[in-house]
Amino acid sequence: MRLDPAQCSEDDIARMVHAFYGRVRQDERLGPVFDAHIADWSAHLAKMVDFWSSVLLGAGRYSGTPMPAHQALPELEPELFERWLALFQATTQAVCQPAMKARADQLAGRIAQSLWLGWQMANRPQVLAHDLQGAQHAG
Ligand code: HEM
Repeated sequence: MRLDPAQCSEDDIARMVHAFYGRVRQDERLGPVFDAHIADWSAHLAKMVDFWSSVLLGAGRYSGTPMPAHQALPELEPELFERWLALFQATTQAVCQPAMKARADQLAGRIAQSLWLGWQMANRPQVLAHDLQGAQHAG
């Protein structure tokens, strides 16, 4: 489902992205992770506006590859994703209309799950293999 511009404009997306990364940078756990990997914040923010415009409005300006970018971050762990999502949801609550908030939160949750699974496949394949065996034994 794509939002229409009355529910979510390019300006709304820019406001959401800038507000979110403002919070991220001040967070004691997430801030240092981003600062260790991002040299040019204005380029990162422009890329993230393009990303969210593509997924919320179908704007099609983003052509990056989030999975390898996150698989290469050694620090990732479930608590960081939970913190990321909590900050994201607090941001959308503060700055987005309800339809935009609902869709953005849903997409963020799905993408976070997929990035975490992909991270484990790249960095902890033995743990995943163990989980699968357990699932088989459990029928
Ligand atoms: C623990 C949670 C997360 C952390 C610590 C994190 C951190 C980062 C960092 C450091 C980068 C820059 C990588 C680089 O340029 O080398 C990045 C890029 C990016 N992140 Fe995340 N991220 C998280 C979750 C998410 C989620 C849930 C989404 C989507 C909803 C997302 C979307 C993106 C996108 C689209 C890029 C740009 C990738 C590219 O095309 O270069 N991230 N992230």
